[in-house]
Amino acid sequence: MLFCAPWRKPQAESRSLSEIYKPPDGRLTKDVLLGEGGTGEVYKGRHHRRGVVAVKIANISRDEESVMRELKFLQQFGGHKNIASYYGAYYRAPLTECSSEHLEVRNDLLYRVHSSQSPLEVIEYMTLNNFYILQIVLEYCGGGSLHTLISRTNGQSLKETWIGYVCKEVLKVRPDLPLNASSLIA
Ligand SMILES: Nc1ncnc2c1ncn2[C@@H]1O[C@H](COP(=O)(O)OP(=O)(O)OP(=O)(O)O)[C@@H](O)[C@H]1O
Repeated sequence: MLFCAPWRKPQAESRSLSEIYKPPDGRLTKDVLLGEGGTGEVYKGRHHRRGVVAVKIANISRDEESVMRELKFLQQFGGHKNIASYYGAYYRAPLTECSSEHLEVRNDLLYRVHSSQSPLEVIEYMTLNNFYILQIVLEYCGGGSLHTLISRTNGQSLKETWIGYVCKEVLKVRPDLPLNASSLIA
């Protein structure tokens, strides 16, 4: 029997997204967890052409708007020397635990199954277009984050010259901001 999930999105909107992003099909592998941000977990990984990369796992069905905002930013500024390069994105359906349910893909359809029964009983299905994860592939920045740098000061703050350097470099990304940033970085 077919059910409609509460988070099901209109077909037209979702279809256009899955046309843009393709499944990784072995081109991307995930390794150790690097950290977690607002969009999701970030892993060190390997891309078939780029080599070592950072892979951000973003659940579109949880917060599509912020994922799309981040992608738009990366596409626009990923080429800047102070922003991790954006190498692309792949989509995949969650195959394991998700919202305490077991999900499985068969013939491009996503099924919800009773994991306690064998063989697995199919109780619900929906198209992949309505429920997927985006794997955002970025340049791997091995030097660590600003947070790591600050935590190494043992409760002290960064030196003023360092703070000045970081602010100057951040402002270089968007010199068009209404802070008159171009005069600050001169
Ligand atoms: N390109 C990268 N290379 C190496 N590590 C990364 C990379 N991007 C993110 N990380 C690691 O993953 C963590 C989470 O990153 P993410 O960009 O998701 O969130 P954030 O910038 O920390 O916070 P927010 O989501 O609120 O902007 C970072 O703190 C960092 O440790």
